[in-house]
Amino acid sequence: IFPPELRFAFLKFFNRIFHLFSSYCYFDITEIDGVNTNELYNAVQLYLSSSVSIAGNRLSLTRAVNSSSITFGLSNNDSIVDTFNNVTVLWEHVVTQRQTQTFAWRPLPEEKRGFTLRIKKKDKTLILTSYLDYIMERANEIRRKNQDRLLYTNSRGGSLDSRGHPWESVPFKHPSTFETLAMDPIKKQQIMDDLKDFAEGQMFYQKTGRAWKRGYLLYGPPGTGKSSMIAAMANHLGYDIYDLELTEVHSNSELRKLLMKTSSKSIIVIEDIDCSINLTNRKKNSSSCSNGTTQRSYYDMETRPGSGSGEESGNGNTITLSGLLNFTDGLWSCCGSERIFVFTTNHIEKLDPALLRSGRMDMHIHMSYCDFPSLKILLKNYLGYEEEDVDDDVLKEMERVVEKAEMTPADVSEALIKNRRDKEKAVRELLEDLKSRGEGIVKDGKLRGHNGNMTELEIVEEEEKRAIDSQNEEEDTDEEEIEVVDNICKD
Ligand SMILES: Nc1ncnc2c1ncn2[C@@H]1O[C@H](COP(=O)(O)OP(=O)(O)OP(=O)(O)O)[C@@H](O)[C@H]1O
Ligand SMILES: [Mg+2]
Repeated sequence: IFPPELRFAFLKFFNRIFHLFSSYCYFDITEIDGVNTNELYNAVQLYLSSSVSIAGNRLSLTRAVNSSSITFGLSNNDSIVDTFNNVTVLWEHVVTQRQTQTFAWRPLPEEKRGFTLRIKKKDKTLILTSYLDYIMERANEIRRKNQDRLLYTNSRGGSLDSRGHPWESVPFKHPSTFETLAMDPIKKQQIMDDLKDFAEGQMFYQKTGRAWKRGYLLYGPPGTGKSSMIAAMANHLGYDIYDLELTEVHSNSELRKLLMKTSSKSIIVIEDIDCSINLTNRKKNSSSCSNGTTQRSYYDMETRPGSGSGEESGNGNTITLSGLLNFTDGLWSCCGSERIFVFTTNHIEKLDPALLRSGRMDMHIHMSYCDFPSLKILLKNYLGYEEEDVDDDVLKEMERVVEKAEMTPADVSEALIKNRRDKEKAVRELLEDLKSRGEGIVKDGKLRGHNGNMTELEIVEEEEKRAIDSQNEEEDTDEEEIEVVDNICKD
């Protein structure tokens, strides 16, 4: 009977009167704010999902694309009570039909969803901001726990996606964990403790005035588990991985942009650092050491072959060592927090001493050939064998030959996978393999430990020491720190 205008005005007036006398205030959090997705809506949904699962009668269940678990949610137009700092609030999930759109650049969903938060007026100033911050934090935590890690790559070569992001991501499902990683248990525990101290060390880093980040350099021959270690780290901490392909980065400023677009709680990985950035093509200050390796100076910045003068050219289309160093520990590296940098290399002796100096890569981890403790872990992983399941003599024989054989964990895994249906055969063949390789290497004269010369392992250690020594001559480094690095390497 009433014209719509009048009805609308009446409703508005009624609403105002109602709000005037009401002791509550209301906040609407809609799913889509203009054209952008409202992050707060997703956060509230996740946050409520943790408390709703126990409380609600009627729930909606969802499983997101990247997720490995199911989340509960409030059903349409349902509500739930929550308490925060002894203040009670009410959340309502409001779903209404959207009017049909005639034309839109981006079609909106048919339903209009939102949460309404009801707080007593007197409590509003007390909790609103801290409550919303708390929700965001909790939601991130839940997301990390529920969702599989993401693996980001910059393989697009500098181009941005529709949201201006230089990184592409895929769900990261690498099953490697510290448990499955075959390496010396003491060394493994050291690394796990170090990671734990890092992840829980916010106060420490703040107190000491250090940026909350840590660098690891993994070095060793191919197939010794460097990539597996990175995956284990990510799975252990629940961090995402940014796999930085340096060859796709064209300039230092692009590198900086990539860094700025990484999130906190992430591991930034540069694999095979000696291959992706040419650290050998030095012009200035390069001199040959007595052992034939080349000493390089920190100030000698040329990194790409054919980049001309050896300095970053004016248009900035080269990426230099200084750019890379800035990336890891310059001012820009602190534009987020809780970041781990991991570099891997097969040839630590090829790396620039500037990259190796202590404080830059906090921990140098040598991933070496399979030793006896690692072998036992692999037997357990692949055959389900505990120590007592293997014949004592066989075990002793394995212990005797395993280090001489210089088989990588990848080789051993391969040998075990091949015969995993017949476990005894697998062990037998592995032992034979180890023996023949051990003997073969001794015959080739590669392993000369017995006649007083160096073993392969010692050579690598020696090479690293030399690299650090040579850089010591250039920079006055803190000796105490070097010692720590050396101790870790010696393990
Ligand atoms: N320490 C290890 N523990 C368990 N498995 C291992 C280990 N090392 C290697 N492997 C097995 O070998 C395969 C190759 O290992 P991985 O890719 O981690 O080696 P890598 O050191 O990164 O080699 P590259 O230097 O060639 O990149 C893995 O899929 C894993 O199954
Ligand atoms: Mg690898």
